[in-house]
Parts: sequence; structure tokens; C-alpha cells
Amino acid sequence: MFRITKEFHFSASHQLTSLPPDHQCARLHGHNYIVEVELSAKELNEHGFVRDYRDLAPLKRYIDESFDHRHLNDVLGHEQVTAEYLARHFYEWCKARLPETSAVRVSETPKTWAEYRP
Ligand SMILES: Nc1nc2c(c(=O)[nH]1)N=C([C@H](O)[C@H](O)COP(=O)(O)OP(=O)(O)OP(=O)(O)O)CN2
Ligand SMILES: [Zn+2]
Repeated sequence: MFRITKEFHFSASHQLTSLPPDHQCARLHGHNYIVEVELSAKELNEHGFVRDYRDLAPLKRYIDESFDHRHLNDVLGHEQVTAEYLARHFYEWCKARLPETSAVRVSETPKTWAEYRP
């Protein structure tokens, strides 16, 4: 199996309102998010690629236009804007366009990663 990954970066605010009020993430705050998309294939295409990295350009546009410098509770339309839910959201967006999508990871801080891999 061959696997490739590409990272996308954006900055955004969120507020996890279901957490207890003394949890720091119940307050409005922001992160410099990293989204890492993983694509997999048993065989390479005629160019020796799982998929051209350039084919992920629409995801960059989607992130720049809809997520960068926005409030994620508004973007996703719910209050549980966790790294886990973001990873699943981006997985489903990518899978609908790029069938080789096998997982998406999201980082909120330099020490944390959440992954969605069905
Ligand atoms: N499983 C999850 N736990 C937490 C999430 C999440 O999305 N999934 N999100 C948050 C906060 O939004 C934020 O990411 C804070 O994370 P945390 O690692 O607790 O933040 P710190 O950098 O302040 O942690 P230190 O240990 O002080 O470095 C919380 N949990
Ligand atoms: Zn947070």
C-alpha cells in the first residue's frame, strides 16, 4: 500500500460550550489549526503517483474561503467543534472528491492530534 499526506493550515476561533465553565476551552479562544489529509492506493497511476498533490488544491480553497479566520461554531453550525469532528468533516469533504482519501488528522496545538479513519 502506498500512502501520501499533505498539510493545510488555517487560524480560527471556537468555543466548546458543552464543557464545564471552569474548563479553559469553554471560553472563546483560537488555534492555528493543521489539517493533514492522507490518501492511499495499492497501485500507483501512470505518473507514479497515488494522486498528484496538486489535486488537493480545491481543499486549500475550501479551507481558505470557509475556515480561515472564521468562528468554527458558525462554520459547522454546532457547538462541539472539536478536533475529532473537524477531522471527520474534512475526511467526508475529501472522500466525496478524492476516493483515495483514507484518513484526516487535525492538530489544534503543537502537542495534539485527532484522527478520523473509518
Ligand atoms: N479530545 C479532545 N480534547 C480536547 C479538544 C479536542 O478537540 N479534542 N480540544 C480542546 C481545546 O480546544 C484545546 O485544543 C486545548 O487543548 P489542550 O491540549 O488541553 O490545551 P493546552 O495547550 O492548554 O494544554 P497544555 O497541556 O496546557 O499544554 C481541549 N481538549
Ligand atoms: Zn480549542
